[in-house]
Amino acid sequence: MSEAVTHPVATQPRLLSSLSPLLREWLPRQRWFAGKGRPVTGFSLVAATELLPPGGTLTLLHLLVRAHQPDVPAQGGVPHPSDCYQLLIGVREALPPRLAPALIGHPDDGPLAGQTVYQALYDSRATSVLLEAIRTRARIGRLRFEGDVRQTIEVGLAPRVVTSEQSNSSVVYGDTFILKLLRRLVPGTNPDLELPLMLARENCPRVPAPAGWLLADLDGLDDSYVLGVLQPYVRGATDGWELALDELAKGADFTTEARALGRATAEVHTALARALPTVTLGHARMRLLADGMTERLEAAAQAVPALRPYVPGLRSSFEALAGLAAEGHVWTAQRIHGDLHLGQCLRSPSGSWSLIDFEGEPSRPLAERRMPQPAVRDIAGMLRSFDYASHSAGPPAAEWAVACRSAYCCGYAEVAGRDPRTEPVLLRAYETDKAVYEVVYEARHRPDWLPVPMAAIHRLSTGVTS
Ligand SMILES: Nc1ncnc2c1ncn2[C@@H]1O[C@H](COP(=O)(O)OP(=O)(O)O)[C@@H](O)[C@H]1O
Ligand SMILES: O=P(O)(O)O[C@H]1O[C@H](CO)[C@@H](O[C@H]2O[C@H](CO)[C@@H](O)[C@H](O)[C@H]2O)[C@H](O)[C@H]1O
Repeated sequence: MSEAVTHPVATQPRLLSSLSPLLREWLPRQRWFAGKGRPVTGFSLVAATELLPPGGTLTLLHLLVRAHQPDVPAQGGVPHPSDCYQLLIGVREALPPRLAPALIGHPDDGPLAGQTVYQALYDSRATSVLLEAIRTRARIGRLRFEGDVRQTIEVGLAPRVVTSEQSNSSVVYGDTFILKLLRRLVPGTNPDLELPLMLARENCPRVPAPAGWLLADLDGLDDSYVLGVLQPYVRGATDGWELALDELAKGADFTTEARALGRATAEVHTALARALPTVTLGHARMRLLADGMTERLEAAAQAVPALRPYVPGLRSSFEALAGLAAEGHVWTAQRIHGDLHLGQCLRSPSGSWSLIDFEGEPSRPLAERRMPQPAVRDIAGMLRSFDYASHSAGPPAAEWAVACRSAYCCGYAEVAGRDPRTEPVLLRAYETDKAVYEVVYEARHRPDWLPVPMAAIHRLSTGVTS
């Protein structure tokens, strides 16, 4: 392993005062900013690392910045008095025209006064530094770059930033690797690295095996921050969402793919159940899960008034689950994907499916996301996704969704040996919980989409499961 390198900016005390006015404007506009709708009252610097030696035309700053906001819960969510974000900031005298869209601004004072500050993810010179650091297992200040010795990373792969909407930010290197930089950080083991590493150990071919990762070890914290994960890039892949919409638009059948997706999900679940502990959920634990669902429902109804008339009907799903538990029914819980939907499934040109993005629902606490849960939670996520697709390509194609949902469950049963529909109470509760989450998600991020989960809310509140 290389010696740690620390450049002087790590101790530059006025760096943040130079950047704060720009960040105050720029940060809330980013898709990945979690505290939308509340003003940013200030910033504090958690860590600053200069990734290139001083004196060149490019200053490359890796920053962990805490954004402070009033301590009120976001719609239906938990309070976030401050969140820590990962930023990759470039500083140059002037921006070359190709980098103009990446401009953040020009600081008026402080150590960066008069310079040009921009999003360095758009700058191939800057993003090459990250790949090279992983390739050489570098340590730069508090940043630790690591990798899987069995995967070779070629020198000089050309980077390009992914510009589609994401919860985090990604860079593709030579169509060979993709690096995801996590934006909102919490210290501790991140399932987006943990689970793909475990699945690679189990030789599960459904998930690209991490080739490298980067971590920050900060003073006073027992846990590192996981900052990013490098994976093999699935070349020419189409995600399940795009594929489903294309097929729907053509009036084509999607059940063969849905069945393959069911099989892929079951392969991943089976490997995770082998790799990590499973637990039995008896009365007390299931009661807690059902109570959690009810609490989320109530919080969601506070935040989204359209949900209120449906609360009694929806609550009955969770009560039915707790009722079964009280009668002595038990379930198995295991580590799962946690936010599975069609957009998290990639189909390679040869037709094989991969699952990506094991971060879980980013708004939930890390400890909760890492808890064993009934595998049906992922299944419910996919079932919701077929429903979403059927509403998004024009008039709702109800029969299309019903056929896909059925094919997906059949595919799952072929590999796992159990059909999720044999547990209708559990499935309905998890589908309801997911639809409630989606109502809050859409109200917050894409209000035009609210009718999609609301249609499911209507159906589920009357006890119709398909
Ligand atoms: N291994 C991969 N191969 C090809 N494309 C990928 C791969 N991983 C991610 N992607 C692409 O990058 C996008 C964002 O990845 P994802 O892990 O879902 O990030 P986020 O957490 O930001 O949503 C995906 O929708 C997919 O298009
Ligand atoms: O950003 P992530 O992919 O981690 O997930 C969040 O955003 C998703 C939307 O991009 C959201 O998914 C919902 O919309 C999808 C269609 O765009 C649909 O396929 C999913 O079934 C539906 O839940 C997801 O819930 C959210 O966590």
